[in-house]
Amino acid sequence: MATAPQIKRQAPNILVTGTPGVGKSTLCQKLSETSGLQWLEISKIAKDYNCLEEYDEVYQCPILDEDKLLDGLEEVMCKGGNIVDYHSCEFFPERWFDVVFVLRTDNTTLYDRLVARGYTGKKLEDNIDCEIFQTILEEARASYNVDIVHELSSVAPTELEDNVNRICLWLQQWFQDNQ
Ligand SMILES: Nc1ncnc2c1ncn2[C@@H]1O[C@H](COP(=O)(O)OP(=O)(O)O)[C@@H](O)[C@H]1O
Repeated sequence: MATAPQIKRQAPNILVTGTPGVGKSTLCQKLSETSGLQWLEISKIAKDYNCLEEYDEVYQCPILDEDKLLDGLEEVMCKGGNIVDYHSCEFFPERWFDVVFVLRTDNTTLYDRLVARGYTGKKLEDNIDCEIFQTILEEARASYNVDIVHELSSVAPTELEDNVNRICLWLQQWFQDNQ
């Protein structure tokens, strides 16, 4: 039986994920400025689209209405040219992404960044555990073709530039391959 033809994207969609505090927003902002791709900060968009439900007292954050968010993003994701920034990745459709970058830090660095952000108690401990057990990396590997999932160290300021350059090289290659 014939399958519906896939509509080709004009530009790729990139997913940047990792534990809160690993440096996703910092990287995505710089990458967006350098590449011209649109930065979609999911936590902010969820607020703007009214996709936040009741408050989770234990984790001190609102619960995301995933279906509503995905419906709202479908059109823009089908067009392509987006950098999606979120601390989880399993609920996005696999077909949305051409490549997935998982940012990583060491635990001391992450601890200091999260304390500076005001995280304490269970929220702080759970996020440190999340990085120790490489939960988001495993989630990405389980949700996407492992060949498109890349781990990037995000500890030192010089790594920020290295990571932007590396992703820009990947982008160049994508445009060459998809002309
Ligand atoms: N490569 C890096 N080197 C040093 N500090 C960084 C780096 N990337 C991010 N940071 C710092 O870490 C903190 C958390 O970064 P942020 O981008 O907000 O993380 P996330 O979006 O993953 O929660 C910020 O203070 C930021 O300046």
